Amino acid sequence: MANTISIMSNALRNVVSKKRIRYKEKGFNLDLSYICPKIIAMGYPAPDIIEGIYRNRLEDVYKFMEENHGGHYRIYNLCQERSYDINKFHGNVATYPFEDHNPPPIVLMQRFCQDVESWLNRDPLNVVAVHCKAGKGRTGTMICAYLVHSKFLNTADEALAFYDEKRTIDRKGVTIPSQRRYVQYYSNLIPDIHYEVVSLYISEIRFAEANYLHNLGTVQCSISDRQESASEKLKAHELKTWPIDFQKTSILDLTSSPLMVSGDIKVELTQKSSRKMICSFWVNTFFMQNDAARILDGNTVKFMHTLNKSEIDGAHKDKDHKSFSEDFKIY
Ligand SMILES: O=P(O)(O)O[C@@H]1[C@@H](OP(=O)(O)O)[C@H](OP(=O)(O)O)[C@H](O)[C@H](OP(=O)(O)O)[C@H]1OP(=O)(O)O
Repeated sequence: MANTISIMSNALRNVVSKKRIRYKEKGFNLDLSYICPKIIAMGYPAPDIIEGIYRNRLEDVYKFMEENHGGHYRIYNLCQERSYDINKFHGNVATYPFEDHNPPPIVLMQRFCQDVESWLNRDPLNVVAVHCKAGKGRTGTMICAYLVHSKFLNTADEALAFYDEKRTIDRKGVTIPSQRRYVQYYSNLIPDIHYEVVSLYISEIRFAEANYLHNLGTVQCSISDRQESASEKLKAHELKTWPIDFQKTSILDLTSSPLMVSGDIKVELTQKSSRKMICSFWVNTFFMQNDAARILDGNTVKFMHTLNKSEIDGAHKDKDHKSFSEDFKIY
């Protein structure tokens, strides 16, 4: 009977872990992959009995870590939405929480990379095991940042491709465009560039080739930055929302009252009636300055930042062009 339950549970775990590469050696069957000998990516070590039926059971992860890296491992929990008793891993658990399906703040990436570096430099036997919920998107974003931070790989593209291959059988590791963009951002800091919070004014957002949006009629466009709440949770903090009637215009014109933004910025389109998310993207003002085309307008320098459909969260999934035309762009 116990054997049957265990077989069923493993079957369920295989389904839930989708295309993620599982560790199936030495009697283990875990949603866990070695990205390189010192860096492990894994699914959430669930302390809860029910969740443990379809994800990694915390006690199995503990057994794996003790048997293979006893006294030499440090766990990194990136989940904002859940946690467990860190004493289950002798207290050697660091938390760098951020929201599911979103990129981390740049400063969190820096702190994470410095922490991993310091732990790995302490002893040649030391390893790190990084997880979020599925141990794919957020975990990959942070691991890729470390791969370029440590100069294990030279570029963000190399790191992302390397992670895709080591963590998944379909090479779809970090898929969310904003998460990939933030790995790129982080790699731009590697030649010892000092990151600082830069303030810019948004004076206009243009939505190009917006046939799909045109059919939706009035859509809400919001711009948010990031704030830590009292509970220390990171939250996209809405600065302002405007209705845009795409049957009349595809331009959000703020020239008469530009919006000042700083640091990590999220732009999101939602359907007015259902509040359903249409698409969104995160950018960081420090890097926008470098990526944007510069236009001199009198004595003011204006930046024009363009994003293609493949660089916009949500729109990137629409590969068969059902919703967004190929040229969907946000300027
Ligand atoms: O890409 P998918 O469809 O596997 O999405 C993953 C989610 O699967 P779901 O869509 O709920 O079936 C997955 O959710 P579940 O584990 O299936 O509950 C996570 O949200 C995962 O993000 P992360 O690795 O925890 O940062 C999600 O990964 P990212 O899309 O954030 O890379």
